Amino acid sequence: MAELKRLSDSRDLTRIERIGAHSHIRGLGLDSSLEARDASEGMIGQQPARRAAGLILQLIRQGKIAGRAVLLAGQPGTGKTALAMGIAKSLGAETPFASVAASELFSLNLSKTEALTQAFRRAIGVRIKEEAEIIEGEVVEISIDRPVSAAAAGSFTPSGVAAAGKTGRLTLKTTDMETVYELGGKMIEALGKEKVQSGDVIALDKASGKVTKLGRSIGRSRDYDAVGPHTKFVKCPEGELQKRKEVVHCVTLHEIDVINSRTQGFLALFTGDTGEIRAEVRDQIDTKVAEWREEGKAEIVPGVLFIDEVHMLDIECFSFLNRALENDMAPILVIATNRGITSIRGTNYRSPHGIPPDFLDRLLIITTQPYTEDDIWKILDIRCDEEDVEMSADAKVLLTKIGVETSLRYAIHLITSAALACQKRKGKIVEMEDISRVYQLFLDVKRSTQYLMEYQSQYMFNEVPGEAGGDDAMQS
Ligand SMILES: Nc1ncnc2c1ncn2[C@@H]1O[C@H](COP(=O)(O)OP(=O)(O)OP(=O)(O)O)[C@@H](O)[C@H]1O
Repeated sequence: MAELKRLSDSRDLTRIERIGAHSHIRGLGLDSSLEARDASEGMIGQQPARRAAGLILQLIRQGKIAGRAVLLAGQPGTGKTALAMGIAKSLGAETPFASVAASELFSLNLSKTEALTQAFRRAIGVRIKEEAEIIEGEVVEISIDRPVSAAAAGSFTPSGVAAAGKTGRLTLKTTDMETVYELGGKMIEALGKEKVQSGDVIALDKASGKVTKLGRSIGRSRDYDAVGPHTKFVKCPEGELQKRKEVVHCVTLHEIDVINSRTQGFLALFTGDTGEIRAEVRDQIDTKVAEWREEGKAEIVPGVLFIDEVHMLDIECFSFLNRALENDMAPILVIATNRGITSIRGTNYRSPHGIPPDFLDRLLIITTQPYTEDDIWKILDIRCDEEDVEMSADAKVLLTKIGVETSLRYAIHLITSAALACQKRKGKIVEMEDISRVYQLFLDVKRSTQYLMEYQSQYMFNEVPGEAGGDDAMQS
């Protein structure tokens, strides 16, 4: 039951993510010569930074900069996280991408170096290759016999009969051939578990008997039987039914750690509650993976670890990062900050971005620039589409002006609230009046600060000398 619950939780999360802050970003929006298109894959403007990120992406794909680090530096709301997202989306499913906010490392009930180690290992992939004998084809028919008497069962495998007393036949085809396979009880059970039916394209692993549903055959896509929104359509396989195939499993080192950590068990992968993993477990795993690499059974895929708000890391974390990047399996580290010259956490020293100079020296630095009015208009336009909000041209111009005067983030937030205001007055299209209304209802940072300056004597802990309001309030 617990597992089932988790599954439905994760489905809800994907739905929430659909309209998350960066859900409109689908890549870096570059052309084949790595030039940044004006508006593409949800990315607007910020060309020099996108070009630089594209170059990094190229190096990541060629496996050339394992163990390097990139710093995205720029004012708040200039698209640093959006750029990191763009890199992640362009990497493809096989390259692991792990993301943490530096402040999270201090709020977990793990030591910060353990949390960092786990983050690093989540960003290191292992491709494990295996040769397997498989049967792959489109299901033409499955027929299950009624339980048979022992005498009639003579022609079937005795173990199959013994397993569940059931026998049957499975007809599979490719574009070139069709074969009928005799089924024993275990196979029938495995097919039933996967809910295999005619029209499905399946793969059967001959050694383990594992059944994998690859999708519905395109040829059957017009069948009347209902298909869910997640149904994947695939071609009917070609050639021989029986093939030798290289099967590749991609996992991260962290997943291998958790599965092998006896105290936690693999379910911790779903809950995220992995606790500390012992150093011996990791050493054993590293040795095993090194063996597999020597034997050509596995490859390491250095992924990307993104650490946002990197100024929140302290001096110990930076020294850990310095060392971790020396490891030959190290991922590419992308860090981001919006701080200028500030003190390094845990010391009295000040440094650019709050990053120690020796660590800063090993970074490739990409800076992001503030957006022009035109860029802000385009980003707001994309966000309206993303949030399914229809907005009049005038209202968009007004919202853009607000974005220029306040911040891009504030303007993005107003989209949803203006849509609600519009709904409330039973309108279909968000107009200027809706924008004005929510602008009055919700303060931006500038107005909120101004308000505080005027009324600070009435707040707790105010810092106006000679005012006793704060203390009084505390005592009462
Ligand atoms: N170039 C861009 N194209 C499209 N959307 C963008 C772009 N830049 C920023 N955005 C969007 O604007 C919002 C704010 O940007 P983002 O969170 O990336 O800023 P940031 O630089 O990481 O800010 P902070 O320093 O406060 O963390 C996000 O919703 C982001 O997706």
